[in-house]
Amino acid sequence: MRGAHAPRPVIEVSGLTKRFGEVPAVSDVSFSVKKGRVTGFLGPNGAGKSTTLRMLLGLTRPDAGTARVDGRDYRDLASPLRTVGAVLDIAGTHPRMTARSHLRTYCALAGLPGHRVDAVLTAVEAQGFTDRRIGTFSTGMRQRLSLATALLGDPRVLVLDEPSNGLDPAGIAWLRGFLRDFATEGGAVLISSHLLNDLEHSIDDVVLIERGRVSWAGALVELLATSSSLEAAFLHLTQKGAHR
Ligand SMILES: Nc1ncnc2c1ncn2[C@@H]1O[C@H](COP(=O)(O)OP(=O)(O)OP(=O)(O)O)[C@@H](O)[C@H]1O
Repeated sequence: MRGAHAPRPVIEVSGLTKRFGEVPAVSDVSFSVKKGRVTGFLGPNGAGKSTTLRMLLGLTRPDAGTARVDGRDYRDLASPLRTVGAVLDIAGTHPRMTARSHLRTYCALAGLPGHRVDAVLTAVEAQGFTDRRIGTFSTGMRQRLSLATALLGDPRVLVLDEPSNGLDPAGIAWLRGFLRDFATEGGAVLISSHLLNDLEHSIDDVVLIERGRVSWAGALVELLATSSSLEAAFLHLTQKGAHR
């Protein structure tokens, strides 16, 4: 829905820019993420996805531009963990802890209610490995634990950096269903990946990023109207050097 009565996007990124020395990692990036939608943030390795997400989450300071959730910088949110759940590559977990003890500790440190631990273990269907040590986990179990941690604050927004990395087809299918349900219940999801076709069946909107710049943003159906697949669309846009 567009126009004067369109609801404000949950995430609004505007003119975001970051250089690391000579490397222009993110250049004037703008896009939005809407409630009830899963938005794929897609581009090849080194395109600037993680840097953008880190700026959105207040972990890296932008040189210019803004990244807002519910109209505020992440650092200015009244209850950031209850607003945004994030799964980044940096999830620090102790290998000797169990999934349950990790979640209990995180809850206590973050001041979140302890009853959320069972709720998130159920939500990510982790009942089978709840009391196993994290050091023995497969990639899929680790990813589910990261997602469970992000859900502890019962947020309405999820930001996931490459969550399908290392997941087998069953794990990817499960994640797809989980994100779909989260969005259907009114949540907003921003999910990054360098594997363009992995997400083709999981997302509603697409933001394509390449060499730090957004090359296309809009509804997936619009993009696929002119291409046979997300990958084909991306290659076509890359060759054309199209911007929108
Ligand atoms: N802390 C840093 N110091 C220097 N350069 C950095 C730093 N972080 C990222 N870069 C560079 O910025 C560019 C964008 O990196 P970024 O990690 O954001 O890309 P990405 O799209 O997330 O890639 P990938 O899919 O491989 O995770 C790359 O050239 C990267 O080498």
